[in-house]
Amino acid sequence: MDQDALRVDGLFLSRSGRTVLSGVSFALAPGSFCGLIGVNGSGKTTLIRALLGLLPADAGGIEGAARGHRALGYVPQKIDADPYMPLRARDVVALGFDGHRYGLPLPSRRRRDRVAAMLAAVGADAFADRRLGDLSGGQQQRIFIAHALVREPQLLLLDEPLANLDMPSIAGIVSVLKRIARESGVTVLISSHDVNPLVGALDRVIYLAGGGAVSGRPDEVLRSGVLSRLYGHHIDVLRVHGRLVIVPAGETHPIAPDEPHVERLE
Ligand SMILES: Nc1ncnc2c1ncn2[C@@H]1O[C@H](COP(=O)(O)OP(=O)(O)OP(=O)(O)O)[C@@H](O)[C@H]1O
Repeated sequence: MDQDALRVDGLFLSRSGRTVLSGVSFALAPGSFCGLIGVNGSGKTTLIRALLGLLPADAGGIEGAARGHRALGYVPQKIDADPYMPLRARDVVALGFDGHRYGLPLPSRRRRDRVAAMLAAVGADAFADRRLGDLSGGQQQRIFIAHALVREPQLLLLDEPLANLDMPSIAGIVSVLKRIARESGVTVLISSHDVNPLVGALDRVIYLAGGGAVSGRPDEVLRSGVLSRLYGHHIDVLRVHGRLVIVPAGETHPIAPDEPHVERLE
């Protein structure tokens, strides 16, 4: 059995004296495509920042690829690209090698080839020579993913990369990430408040709520019983016309669980 790409054991973390994560544990297999799912404020960004080593844990451990800085690729939640920045998309990817240094790096042949391979991997060949600021949100997101991958990380962390994208762009990004995980063996951890765009593609779900987490295959985790235990009160997981809806029972909601087109996932 392969070693885990990432293992988090009993992680506790507080911000400004308030506990955000309390006893979060999960493990990710190499080359798996994993979703970190939770509502706004459930602690997804906090957990990702802890994995990056940017926030110290109060207790618990993080082991695996996350230990080595170069082994991690990261796409932050919000990148405001200056529309007038005179950089081509291709240059932004090349900055992934050593963007922390001043001035543009001189690309060696090997680096140029690697940048070209990453642009192809994210499906960005057609717009690689356009200015970053002229690209759509979905095209920019592909460039930021290529940027994060260029140094060949073992673990790629993406914080809500699907927010503000339209449905075709979301589907495109999800299939790019799934392929990168499968073909390059990179473990991909993507956070999202909505499981629906991801659920069919994910190998694993880590669901955050109330400071805790459950993890497993999507069909194991996204169930009324499992999420009710995590939240500490009754939760309905409903499938409505193919979409999952996660709703606390008794909450005013337009979906009646006993309608014929509604399936409750026990
Ligand atoms: N610097 C901070 N100081 C105090 N509390 C914070 C700080 N950063 C985050 N928090 C709190 O920690 C909790 C988790 O926030 P976090 O940003 O990790 O959630 P999230 O799941 O990523 O949410 P979103 O989807 O809205 O980004 C929230 O209650 C938030 O208010």
